[in-house]
Amino acid sequence: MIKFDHVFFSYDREHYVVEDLSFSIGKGESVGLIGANGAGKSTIMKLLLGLLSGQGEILVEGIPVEKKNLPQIRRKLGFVLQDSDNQMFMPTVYEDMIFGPRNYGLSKEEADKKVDEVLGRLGLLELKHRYNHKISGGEKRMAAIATILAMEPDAILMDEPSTALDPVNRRTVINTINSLAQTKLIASHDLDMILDTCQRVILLAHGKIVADGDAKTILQDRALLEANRMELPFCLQGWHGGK
Ligand SMILES: Nc1ncnc2c1ncn2[C@@H]1O[C@H](COP(=O)(O)OP(=O)(O)OP(=O)(O)O)[C@@H](O)[C@H]1O
Repeated sequence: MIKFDHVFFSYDREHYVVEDLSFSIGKGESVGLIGANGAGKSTIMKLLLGLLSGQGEILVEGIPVEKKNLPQIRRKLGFVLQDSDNQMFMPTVYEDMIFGPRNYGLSKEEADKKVDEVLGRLGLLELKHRYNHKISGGEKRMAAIATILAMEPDAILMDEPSTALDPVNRRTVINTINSLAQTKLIASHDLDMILDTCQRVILLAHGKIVADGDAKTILQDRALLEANRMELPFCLQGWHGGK
């Protein structure tokens, strides 16, 4: 579904933020992208969406991520941004949610049905006609996730989906992620959420892969995590806080 083949990227043309990166993600896989601040997680998401371009090849379902293919690529990939303010740009949640499905050819009735189905599934029907500038940060994040789900992409990229969510909404997001059949790539520092949602983890440092494999194995490796400015997930720490 997703392939990076010897990808290099630099913002300043002096040092690489992504360096000789190669990995593949199969259809239906759920992969956690973890690493310290600045490791390159968001940059990888942006390269995949064609918002940035570097050297090497990136493919989505065999289609190269390059300018002429971007409409096709972006139809396949739903991206939940780190900052929901940049994602919700219409006056109301409903208008944001209906925009994608209508744009992709659904009738108003079909799109309305899709919006109600997704909001109902997430327990968010109350937000439907609220103004985006009058809902809380966490509510906006939930609405942003709902907006992406309404578009039914083939793969979902999420950059810190659990940030700013209260425990109930965080659990709803985890359950929703787990209920989705789509391919998922989730960048996060919330290792408990990654453990709950991903079978595979890619650990990055300075734009390179340090570990790639079974999520439970990597997320239990305290020495590996600590060497990369992370801690064991809370659920594995015990009451001593992992000491
Ligand atoms: N627009 C930019 N211009 C220059 N450098 C940038 C830009 N955006 C990011 N960087 C740098 O690229 C590196 C990777 O950043 P990136 O945002 O991909 O990391 P990240 O792993 O997503 O970090 P975080 O966990 O803090 O969100 C960092 O060193 C960062 O300072």
